[in-house]
Amino acid sequence: MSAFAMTATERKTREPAGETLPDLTWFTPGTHITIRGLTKTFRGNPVYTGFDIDFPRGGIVSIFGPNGCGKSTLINMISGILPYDAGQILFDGKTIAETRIGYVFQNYREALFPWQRAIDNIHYPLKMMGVPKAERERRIEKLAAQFDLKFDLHRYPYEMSGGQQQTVSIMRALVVDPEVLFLDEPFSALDYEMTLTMRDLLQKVLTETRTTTLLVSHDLEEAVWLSDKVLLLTRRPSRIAEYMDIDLPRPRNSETISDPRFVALKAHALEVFQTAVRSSAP
Ligand SMILES: Nc1ncnc2c1ncn2[C@@H]1O[C@H](COP(=O)(O)OP(=O)(O)OP(=O)(O)O)[C@@H](O)[C@H]1O
Repeated sequence: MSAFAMTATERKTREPAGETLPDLTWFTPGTHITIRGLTKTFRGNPVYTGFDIDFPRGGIVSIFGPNGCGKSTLINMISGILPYDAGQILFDGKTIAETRIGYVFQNYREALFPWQRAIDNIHYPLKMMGVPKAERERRIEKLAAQFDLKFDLHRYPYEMSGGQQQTVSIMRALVVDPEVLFLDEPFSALDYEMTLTMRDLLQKVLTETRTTTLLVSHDLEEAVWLSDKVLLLTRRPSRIAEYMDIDLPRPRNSETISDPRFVALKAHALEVFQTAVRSSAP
């Protein structure tokens, strides 16, 4: 049983009698994001009905599930991009409007401003926040050192490779020092070699910054390799098939993939996924 997932019985013991959902008085220690009673319907088709979950502080959680189950919908509702019909989402008790976030889109080609050099793309959110130039430059220098950049940030996006552009997108999301970072399939448009490099980079930076991270993934190996927890969803209306703890040591590397513990976790996740897909098939 995962530390952050709760059974209905366990939940009942923590809920005050007579209280109606959403009830935010119960949550597991170390929680950053609390979601209760989340409900969303698209044109009469329910995607979430009374969905409850906690996301841990400073952890990387990957969201994995069947096509169209609502992975992007979930992070878009949490990040405030998409309104929801009912429920409550709180970040340390605060609303999204009171929370600093970063968001990395799948399509880096459309995410960066093409008329601005990479460095100006990264300055942009800080400028919007009114951060003075000297402080902006200090933050970007620090981030560039963390990323150990091997390319010139004074180039335009169209002069850069896909991996470099997505690195810039991730830097732009992190430069505001977000409380929560959202990534929607950030590597899916990159080739395999670049994906491996980006995974390494993301692991390094996120374990250093301890930023609470929610990542939508289409790749189970990537989800298990990168995460502290993997949220496996069913077909819609989406429920939690399993909320797995990935307690493999860090830093993870290319050898991790053949580590028997990694292999067993990935096999288990695949089994849960296949069962969830089969059992909820129309
Ligand atoms: N704006 C919208 N209007 C109507 N239906 C929508 C809208 N956005 C999403 N949907 C539907 O809601 C469901 C969940 O979509 P979502 O993109 O969240 O799924 P996903 O799990 O991220 O999908 P994929 O695996 O294809 O990336 C899908 O059936 C989708 O067609």
